[in-house]
Amino acid sequence: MKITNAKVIVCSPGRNFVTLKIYTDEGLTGIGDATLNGRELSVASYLTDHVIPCLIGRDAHQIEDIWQYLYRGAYWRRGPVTMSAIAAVDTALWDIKAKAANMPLYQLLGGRSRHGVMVYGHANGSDIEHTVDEALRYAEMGYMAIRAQAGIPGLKKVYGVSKDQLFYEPADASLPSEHDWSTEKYLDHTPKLFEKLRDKLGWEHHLLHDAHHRMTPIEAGRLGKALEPYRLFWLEDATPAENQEAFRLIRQHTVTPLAVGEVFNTIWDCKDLIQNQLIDYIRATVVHAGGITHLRRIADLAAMYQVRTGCHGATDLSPVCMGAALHFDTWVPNFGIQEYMRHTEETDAVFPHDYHFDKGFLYAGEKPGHGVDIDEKLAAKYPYSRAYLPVNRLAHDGTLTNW
Ligand SMILES: O=C(O)C(=O)C[C@H](O)[C@H](O)CO
Ligand SMILES: [Mg+2]
Repeated sequence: MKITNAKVIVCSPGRNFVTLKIYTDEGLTGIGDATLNGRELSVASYLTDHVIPCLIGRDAHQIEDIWQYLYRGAYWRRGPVTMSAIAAVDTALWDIKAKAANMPLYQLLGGRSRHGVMVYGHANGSDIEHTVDEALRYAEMGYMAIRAQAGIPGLKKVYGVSKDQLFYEPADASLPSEHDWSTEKYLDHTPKLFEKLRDKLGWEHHLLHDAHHRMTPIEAGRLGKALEPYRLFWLEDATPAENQEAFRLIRQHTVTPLAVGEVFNTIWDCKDLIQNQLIDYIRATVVHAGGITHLRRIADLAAMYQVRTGCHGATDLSPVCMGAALHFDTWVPNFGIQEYMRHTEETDAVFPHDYHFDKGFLYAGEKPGHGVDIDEKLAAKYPYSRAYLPVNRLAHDGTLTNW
């Protein structure tokens, strides 16, 4: 089956998405997500200008060979732009292969390992009370696992605190908006949030928290220790992971489980973390980590060290990525949890899909392929609109810090 054409579709139904569509001489098509939040057009160009010309005429079934061709062939390996572009090709080709086999994608990966995919939702509040109310609402909706983030007194804008009820959209302006930050205030406030959550919610639900790369390792150790009484499912992105060794220090101080990896692109970003058992959950996902083909390698390495998966699933990962991730999650033996930040109705209409939510689980559909399509006519009504992620400055002196 030959690849005859491929094109990139950039649209903005509420937020920007980049989608690759591949055509074959047998009439089958497949799509892959290539969205890189705040840097969308770089991946669109990488695909259009540098990848698509190399795809035409290749055998669509040779997914592994095409992956290696694009990874090794570029010479310039890794990085979010390259790996998101490769991921889009890989996802579209798995979609085509599964359609050709007339099977849902999870069947091709090795079949079903569980009845559904446990997901966590996002309870975001301007203060502790508001977050607790939101968490109770998520419990009411049937979620078994809830991520909790709260505004911090004295700080104007904090990661994870949203104006919307079900959506959180950090890419909020045509130039980066500025947030302020104080680790001292955060470290004082966060344990109080989880104390209140356990008090009001009880102990049946999993609780998660995202520190969004803001602490030093020793500060993260202190927070992990302070949160131990509230039995978190995980503390995410406690410290930046460019230096993978940094996690050793956190581990020496706390038994709160650690998750990291939404910004990882390859197995090399998490190799030391996994092999030294410095983390408990790996958060890499389809679109930013080289597609199903590469994510599977990461998961297999992780399985050897009892590290489980917890794929990133924020709104900037399109329903195409979510669909593919759910097939992956349905199969992967060392599954942990899947993030589920709901998309807006506009987004869902542009990307018709057959996955659905029921009582705390998402279920991949049974349609051949990954089960997600793009309505191109509707997509054309939402042109690209430049949007950046925020930057973050220390509240006391304005130093640029991690967002
Ligand atoms: O979903 C999460 O855990 C995030 O941290 C969301 C990220 O900030 C978002 O995907 C950045 O584009
Ligand atoms: Mg995160």
